[in-house]
Amino acid sequence: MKVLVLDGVAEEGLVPFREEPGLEIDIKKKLTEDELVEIIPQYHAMIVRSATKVTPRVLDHANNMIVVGRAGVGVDNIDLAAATNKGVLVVNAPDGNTIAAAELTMAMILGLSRSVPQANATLRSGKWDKKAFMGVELRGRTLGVLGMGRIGSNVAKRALAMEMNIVAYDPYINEEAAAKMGVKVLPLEDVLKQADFLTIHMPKTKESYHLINEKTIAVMKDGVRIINCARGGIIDEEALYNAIKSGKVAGAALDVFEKEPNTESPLYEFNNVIMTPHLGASTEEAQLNVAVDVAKEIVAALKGEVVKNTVNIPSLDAKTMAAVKPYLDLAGRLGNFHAQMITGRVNKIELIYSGELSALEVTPITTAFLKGMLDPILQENVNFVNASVIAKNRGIEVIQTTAEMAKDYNNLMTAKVYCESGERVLAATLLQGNVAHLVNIDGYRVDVVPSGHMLVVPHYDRPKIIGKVGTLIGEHDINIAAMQVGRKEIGGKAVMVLTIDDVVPDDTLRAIAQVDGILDVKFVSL
Ligand SMILES: NC(=O)C1=CN([C@@H]2O[C@H](COP(=O)(O)OP(=O)(O)OC[C@H]3O[C@@H](n4cnc5c(N)ncnc54)[C@H](O)[C@@H]3O)[C@@H](O)[C@H]2O)C=CC1
Ligand SMILES: O=C(O)C(=O)COP(=O)(O)O
Repeated sequence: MKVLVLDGVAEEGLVPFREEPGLEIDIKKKLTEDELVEIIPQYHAMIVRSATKVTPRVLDHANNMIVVGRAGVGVDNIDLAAATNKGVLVVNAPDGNTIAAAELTMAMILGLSRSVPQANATLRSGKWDKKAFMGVELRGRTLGVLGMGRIGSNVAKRALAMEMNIVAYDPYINEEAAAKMGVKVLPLEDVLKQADFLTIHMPKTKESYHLINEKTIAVMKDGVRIINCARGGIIDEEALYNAIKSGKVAGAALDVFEKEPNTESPLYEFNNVIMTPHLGASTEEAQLNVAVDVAKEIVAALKGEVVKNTVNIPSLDAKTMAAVKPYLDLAGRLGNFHAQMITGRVNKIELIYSGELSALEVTPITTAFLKGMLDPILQENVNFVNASVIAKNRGIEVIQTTAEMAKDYNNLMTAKVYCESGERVLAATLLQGNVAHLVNIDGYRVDVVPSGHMLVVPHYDRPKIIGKVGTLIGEHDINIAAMQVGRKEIGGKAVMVLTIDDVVPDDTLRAIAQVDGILDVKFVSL
C-alpha cells in the first residue's frame, strides 16, 4: 500500500509507517489540485496539514483511498461530505499541538499588551522610541475565551496564572468543569461586553463563520484587543479593519486568515496588528506529536483496526468498541443475509436491539448492518464511513429502537426490511463464544449459524417435500451439512434452512421451486 505525505509533515514522526512491511511512503511538498488529481489514484492513504485542499474533485479521483489523515486539528481544508460519500475515512491528530497553539496565543496576548514585535521592529530601524510603546498589564484584566476546548482551556489556565479574570463562551461544554477551573461560562453577548482581550478557539463552522463581525464588535468594550489563533473566517476581516481604523479595537493578533497564504491585506496598514503565518502548531514537539499520532491512526485504518480519532464517523473508545465488536460481525451477516432474501427496492429498515444489546452504543451496529446489506446490492464501495449516507441518499428510512427484554434470549437483534415485494424479518443472537445464530426467519423459529452456503425454502408442512429437496440437491453431488425446519403449526406453512457444502446451480434452484408445496427458494452465501 502507498501513503502520500504532503505539507511538510515531520518526517521523523513517520516511524509507525517505517515499521510496517510493505508500506511505501511518498513525501511531496506542494502540489496543485491538478497534480494531486493525476497521482491520487495510486494512493491508499494521505497525510496533509492545513495547506493542501482535499477537494471533492481530488476525492473523486481517489479510487483506492482508504484514509486521509490530518496532522493537526482543523479539517476545514478537507471536504468531509465528499470523503464520506466516497467511503474515505478522515482522521486527525487533535491532541499533539494543543500546547503549541495555547503558547502561541499567550505570546500573542503578551505581544499585544506590550507591543513587543512593533518595538523590536522600531529599534531595528534605528529608533529608541520609549514613548510610542506604553503597554497595559494583564493582571486584573478580563480575558474572553470563545471556545473552551483543548486549546481554549489551556489558554485559560495560563491566563489565570497571570491573574487575569476569565469569562468564556462555549455552548457545548460542561460549565461545572469550567467553574472548577475558575472560568465563568456566560452567553456570547456577556463575554463580548466584558472582555478586555478576546481570544478565539473554536472550529470554523457554518455557525462560527464571521462570528466576529460589525454587529458583534459593536457590543465589545472600546479598546478591546482581539486574538485569533483558531481559524481565518471566524473574524470578518473587513469589519475588523473598520473597527481598528475607528479605534474601537485597540489591537489584534492574527495567526490565521480567511485566505491563506496571506501576504497582502489592508490590515498590514496598522501598526497595532500583529500577524504570523499560521504558526500555532509550529513547534518541534507539536509537529513530532501530530505526525506520530496520525501515522499510527493511518496504519490502524489500513489494517482495518479500530481508529480513535475519526472525524467523519463517530469514534468509539476501546471499552465500547470491545463490547460492540462481536455484534458488528453479527449485524454484517444479518444485513448480507437480508440482501440475498429480498427483491425490489428497499424502502425502510427497522432494527430492534433487545436484551443486553439495548444497553450498548448501537449506532455502529446499525452501520454494520447497512454495510452488510448494501455492499452486495450496490455497485459502489460501501463501508463503515459511507453506509448511512448511502442509505439516506437512496431514500431508505432507517429506524433503530431498543427494548430491554429479549424473550428467550440474552441478546437479540431483529432486522425488518420493507421492500417492494413485502416485508422480511430476520433475528439473530450471539450465543456462547460470541457465535452468531440466526433464530428467526419471517416469524419461524430456526437455529442456524449464518455462514457458508445456505438454502432457505419456505414451504407447506407436508410429507415428502423435504425429501424431494434433498434428492434434487443430492443429484448434483452437493452435500447437506445441516438442516432445520421452523414451523408455527402442524400442516401450515414452514421454512426449511439447509446448510450445504457447495453452490447450488440455478437449474437446481428452479427445479426445487417447482416441487409441489414449495413456496420459494433462496440461495444465500455468506
Ligand atoms: N493556529 C494553529 O496553527 C492551530 C489552530 N487550531 C485551531 O484551533 C481551534 C481549536 O482547537 P481545539 O481546542 O483543539 O479544538 P476543540 O475541539 O478541543 O475545542 C473547540 C471548542 O469550540 C467549541 N465550539 C464549537 N463551536 C462553537 C461555537 N459556534 N461557539 C462557541 N464554541 C464553539 C467546542 O464546544 C469546543 O469546546 C480549531 O479551529 C483548530 O483548528 C488548532 C491547532 C493549531
Ligand atoms: O491543527 C490545526 O488545526 C492547525 O491549524 C495547524 O495547522 P498546520 O498543521 O500548522 O498547517
